[in-house]
Amino acid sequence: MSIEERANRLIDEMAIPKNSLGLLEKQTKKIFCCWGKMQTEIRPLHLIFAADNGVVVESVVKQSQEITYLQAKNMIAGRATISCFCQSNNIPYKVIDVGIRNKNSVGINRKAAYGTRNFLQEPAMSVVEFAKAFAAGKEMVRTAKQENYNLLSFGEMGIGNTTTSSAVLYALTDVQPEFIVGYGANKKNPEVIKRKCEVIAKGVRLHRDEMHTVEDLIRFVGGFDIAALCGAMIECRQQNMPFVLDGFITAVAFACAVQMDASVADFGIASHLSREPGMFYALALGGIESDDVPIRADLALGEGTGAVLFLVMLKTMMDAVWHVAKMAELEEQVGKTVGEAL
Ligand SMILES: O=C(O)c1ccc[n+]([C@@H]2O[C@H](COP(=O)([O-])O)[C@@H](O)[C@H]2O)c1
Ligand SMILES: Cc1cc2nc[nH]c2cc1C
Repeated sequence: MSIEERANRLIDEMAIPKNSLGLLEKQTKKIFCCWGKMQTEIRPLHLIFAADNGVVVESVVKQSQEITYLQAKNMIAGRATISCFCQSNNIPYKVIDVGIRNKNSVGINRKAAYGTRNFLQEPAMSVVEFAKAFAAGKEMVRTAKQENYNLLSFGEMGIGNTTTSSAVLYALTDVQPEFIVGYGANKKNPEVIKRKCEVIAKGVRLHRDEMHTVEDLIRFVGGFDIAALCGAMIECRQQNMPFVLDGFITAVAFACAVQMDASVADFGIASHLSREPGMFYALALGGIESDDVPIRADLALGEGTGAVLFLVMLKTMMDAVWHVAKMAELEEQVGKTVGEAL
């Protein structure tokens, strides 16, 4: 029997009305297929890639760039939302510094540089810097596999990264920035949207003739976090490791990874529909329909918060799949409890 048949049988035999656990059933079957074997438990690890973005000097965000460093430190100290979400649910996590603009590193040091350059002036990163961040993502997944984790979730931290993600998505799809750009970490302010759209349109126009591959798009107008996430997702495919996406930035990285290797699409699981308007397009490019997105909670924090929430649901579901009685047993008992009925 194929793994798909075994997964279908296990879940379809549960003592529940047919398909009443909806998306949880669908995604659990997907996880078994990614593993290529039946396993009885989810052993999750959450990975957060943190980096700074040179384009912040163009007033695309009101928050200070320093928050990337400070918030990454909060994550390590257990005082960021993501650390609380992980700790409440006994989910281990790692912070990987792939380019925070500070002489100190936070968490695992894989700095490709001290932040990217401003893409309105020059390419955001060099070929070598891209390769470093991409390789760091891949390395973290290989290590996770060696450490016996079997489901990953991804998050990021980087002031300015909704601008870089929107720029990559615009360059990838030609969907106009006005349809993609959101407030990011800013308060609702139409001026910010206008400025972000101008910067993205100008940046992509400036580099358009030199951007030929998906790698080029990330290199010219993206960020180290996107490069690392993209590398990590590609490695997940190599390692038979399913992964849970978070918000807009991880969805753009996923869209890039799927363009590089179409089979990566089979390994990504959506968690929530970010408030950023581009989320819908990024997921669509990765082959994910909005009906396959379980959480709609108006989240726009990042860090992997939505991903970890869905991870908890998947872990819970996996326990149920293996422990719930079988429908056949239930049916066999029907009629035998007549004497006990009131
Ligand atoms: O994940 C999302 O969909 C998301 C949406 C809005 C903001 N964020 C987070 O906020 C930061 C980026 O916002 P901004 O305005 O600085 O581009 C970055 O640290 C992200 O983790 C994340
Ligand atoms: C406080 C703060 C926390 C964040 N977490 C992810 N992005 C963030 C942006 C800000 C500004």
